[in-house]
Amino acid sequence: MEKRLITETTARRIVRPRARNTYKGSFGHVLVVGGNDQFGGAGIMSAGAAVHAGAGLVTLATKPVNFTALHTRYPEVMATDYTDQDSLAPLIQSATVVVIGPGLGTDAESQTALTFTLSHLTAAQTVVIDGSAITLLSAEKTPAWPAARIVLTPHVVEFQRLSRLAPADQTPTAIQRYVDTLPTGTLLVHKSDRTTLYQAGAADYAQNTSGNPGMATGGSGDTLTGIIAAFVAQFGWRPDVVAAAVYTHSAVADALARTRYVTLPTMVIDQLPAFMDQLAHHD
Ligand SMILES: NC(=O)C1=CN([C@@H]2O[C@H](COP(=O)(O)OP(=O)(O)OC[C@H]3O[C@@H](n4cnc5c(N)ncnc54)[C@H](O)[C@@H]3O)[C@@H](O)[C@H]2O)[C@@H](O)CC1
Ligand SMILES: Nc1ncnc2c1ncn2[C@@H]1O[C@H](COP(=O)(O)OP(=O)(O)O)[C@@H](O)[C@H]1O
Ligand SMILES: [Mg+2]
Repeated sequence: MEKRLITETTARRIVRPRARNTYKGSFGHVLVVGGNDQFGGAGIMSAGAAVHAGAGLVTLATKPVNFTALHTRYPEVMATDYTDQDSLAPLIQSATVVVIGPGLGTDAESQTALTFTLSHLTAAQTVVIDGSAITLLSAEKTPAWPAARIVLTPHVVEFQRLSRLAPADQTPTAIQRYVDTLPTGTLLVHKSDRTTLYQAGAADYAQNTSGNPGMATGGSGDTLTGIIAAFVAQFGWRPDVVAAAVYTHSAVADALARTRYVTLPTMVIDQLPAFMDQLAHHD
């Protein structure tokens, strides 16, 4: 299989200066469904990353126990309860991009929220499926893939659950063979120390060139989902847009790692606006 590289040039082509005659509606609405009683931070980090990466509007559907923490940390984010289906349905309908899974958990309530959300999506929308949502879908004999455009973001062990491929067997050829069984056009971000990006039906794959071990902290992947969602919400559905998001997430961490031993997810979130300004305005 032919390998391409995801580089700063990839990101610079996507993150361009904003037009003057724009408003919040110009940059999409991201809905994050995640954060149960135990993993509230995952939903908060995903939603916070979406705001900092430029989504026009962001809502987090989470357990109410997380509302105060969310609004204290990121007051830009709106909140709803994912167990309240009457409130959730119109938010799914109006979302440009839905993220589902960060900190969602795998209990009955999480399963209900997942099934409800995926079944309400339509073809013009994008869904980023991560974390617990991947684990839940892996337990289904034939996962009910939604009608939307799909981005899957498994780490090595989540990908093992999904594909039944042991980590040592997760070669580019084997990963592509699995991805080709998914709905046409589906993107798969295979997360590791050198993250790779695949598309169902494609002849090549792309490898990220940014990232460092300082990112090995819980929440790094949750943060990536919000960045991918915000990029697709603003810049459109294209493999290169997702590639640019993957690059940006890790490149921000690389910049921080020059002076920091660990590059915490919340540090990466804080630096996103400055890094995107560099991409858009400074050669
Ligand atoms: N602050 C929070 O609220 C956090 C919530 N989280 C959520 O917790 C839920 C469970 O996710 P987890 O990923 O922790 O648990 P999983 O049960 O999905 O992960 C299983 C194992 O995979 C291993 N693994 C991950 N990447 C690997 C790699 N590249 N090579 C080898 N092994 C690897 C992990 O060490 C872990 O032991 C998800 O919904 C996730 O979003 C986590 O993101 C951690 C932070
Ligand atoms: N050693 C490393 N080098 C480069 N990137 C890393 C490293 N460790 C983790 N990452 C990145 O951090 C993220 C971890 O995602 P994930 O395991 O889903 O975390 P979480 O679920 O805790 O948020 C991925 O984007 C991965 O590529
Ligand atoms: Mg994860």
